[in-house]
Amino acid sequence: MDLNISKTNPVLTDPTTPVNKSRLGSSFPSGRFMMNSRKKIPKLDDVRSNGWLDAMISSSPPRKRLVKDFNVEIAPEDDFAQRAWMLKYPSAISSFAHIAAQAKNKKIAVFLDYDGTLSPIVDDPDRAIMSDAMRAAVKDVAKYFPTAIISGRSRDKVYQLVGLTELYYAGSHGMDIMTPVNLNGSLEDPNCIKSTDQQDEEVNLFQPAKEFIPVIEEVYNSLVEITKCIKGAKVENHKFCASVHYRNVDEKDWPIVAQRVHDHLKQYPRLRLTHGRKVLEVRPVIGWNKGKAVEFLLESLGLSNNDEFLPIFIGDDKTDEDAFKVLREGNRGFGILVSSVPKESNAFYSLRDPSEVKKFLKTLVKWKKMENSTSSF
Ligand SMILES: O=P(O)(O)OC[C@H]1O[C@H](O[C@H]2O[C@H](CO)[C@@H](O)[C@H](O)[C@H]2O)[C@H](O)[C@@H](O)[C@@H]1O
Repeated sequence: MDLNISKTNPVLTDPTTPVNKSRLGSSFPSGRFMMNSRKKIPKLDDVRSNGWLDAMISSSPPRKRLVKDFNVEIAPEDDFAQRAWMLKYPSAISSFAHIAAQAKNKKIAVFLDYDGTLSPIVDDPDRAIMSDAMRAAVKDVAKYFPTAIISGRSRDKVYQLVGLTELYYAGSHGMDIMTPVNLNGSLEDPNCIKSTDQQDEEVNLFQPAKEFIPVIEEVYNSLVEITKCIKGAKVENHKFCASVHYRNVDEKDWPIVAQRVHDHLKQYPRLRLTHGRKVLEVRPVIGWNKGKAVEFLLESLGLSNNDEFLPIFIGDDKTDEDAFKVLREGNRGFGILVSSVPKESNAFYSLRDPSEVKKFLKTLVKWKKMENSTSSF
């Protein structure tokens, strides 16, 4: 079966991706994502010289000092930089009055990342458990605002971790979005299929990278193979993308992880690599990301009118920047970056960690309840 890459299909091009750009716009048979012709494989380069290792190192925030009494972490070398950063990205909790003013006469829609936002970052990705208190806070938010989780994990996995039926879920960095069937015309899109959810209800699935499922499976298996002798390395299959974790790999072996993954991926010109928090993410080269997923959800949930709705996206990672950017550039809402150390971002506000995310979500609900009670007089 040919995978036709047409100019009219917005998801089959990715102008932001420098890798293999020359091959975009061509058709290729599915199952032949691997390039065999040697002359087409780009010249091998070394991860040390192309900035890869720098990116891996910078994905680990600098060592932090724990201010015990307050249970907060401060980068020791740069408290001044921290304060300057907080002026640029003020706390969403301290700035709540400003946020409430922006939301006046509008309906807020809440978009949440999972790892590092709803659950703290831990060494073992299988143990990134959300607390019951956080679950209760998210459940409450969903009572008052349309709420969606957009995660890098597979949709099934993130649903299993969150376990709330009242939310919308998007997995694989937004490449797998589940919405109710009764929403405006999304089935007209060739990437949409009908399915059923965990409660056996009919749903729509929007899967713009579905042709990549076999190649992701293949790459996942080979990545497991080529990293199995590197102590601490872990590979996850998210169906439309895959992750190679190096959090538990000795730092001296990071170049080995980077070089092996990098070299292996050269055989797959339709796949690209991005960096997350001590993780390399293998993703299809398509013009789709968490920002596009936010736009898709706003459109399909009927929330796209800027005068009526104010979307808020809370996330901690580089992939969340795509969503922050869409909101900032569209002047339609804002991002909140979860970080305890200074980072440049397209978000407008910041929260230090998941416990502050929980506090912010509770504040949002409290404010909404107050608003409802005053407007009923
Ligand atoms: O978009 P997200 O929901 O934030 O998912 C991004 C990645 O999150 C997970 O990895 C990160 O969290 C792990 C658990 O705390 C941590 O061990 C790892 O170092 C982090 O990178 C998840 O395992 C990845 O597959 C996601 O892509």
